[in-house]
Amino acid sequence: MTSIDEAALGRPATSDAAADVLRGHIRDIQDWPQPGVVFKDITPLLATPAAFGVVIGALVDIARQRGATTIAGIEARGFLLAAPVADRLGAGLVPIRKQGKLPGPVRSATYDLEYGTATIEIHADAVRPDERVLLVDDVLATGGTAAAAHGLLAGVGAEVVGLTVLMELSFLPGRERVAPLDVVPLLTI
Ligand SMILES: O=P(O)(O)OC[C@H]1O[C@H](OP(=O)(O)OP(=O)(O)O)[C@H](O)[C@@H]1O
Ligand SMILES: Nc1ncnc2[nH]cnc12
Repeated sequence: MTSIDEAALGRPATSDAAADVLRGHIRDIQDWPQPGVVFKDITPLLATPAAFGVVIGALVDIARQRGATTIAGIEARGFLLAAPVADRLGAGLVPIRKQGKLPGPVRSATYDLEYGTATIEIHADAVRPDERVLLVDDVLATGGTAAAAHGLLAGVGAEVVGLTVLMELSFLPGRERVAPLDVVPLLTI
């Protein structure tokens, strides 16, 4: 059921259904890919069409609420979410890829994440200034990935209207790291 506070914040009713769905379709893998990490595996969600549809619908609601005209997804798991959201919304999709995959002129950012270091890239001409871009990913953990992606989008002139994720790991400082970006998780752990 939607709480009064969530309604006041303008969160969609579907996000509660999505949170329930996520609780039932995310698998914890202990100590992967390294000791001490509890990996949040979304493959059970992807394998269950009805559940996946509820979650994509909730992300589309969030995109509509924020007036997003463009969806940006972060390779690789972010692509699995960003593409169906963009399709349902009728919005363009901007891929933010791991280093060395985009063919045109790129901007790059290197960052630390919960279990390593990575470099991501965006095409320098990926967005026009009038586009309102919603960043989509599966997990917000330390925030390194999202902060780097936000920086890349801002650097190519995008107006970034928020970050939506399936799961925010609230015991890690992701939200602080991406501030002042508006973070909308479907589920907070
Ligand atoms: O908040 P952070 O600590 O930065 O972690 C979150 C990121 O980690 C995962 O990506 P990963 O780099 O493992 O890549 P994948 O999507 O290719 O599995 C996840 O999909 C997020 O993008
Ligand atoms: N604990 C975790 N589970 C899944 N993806 C992640 N990305 C960063 N931390 C993660």
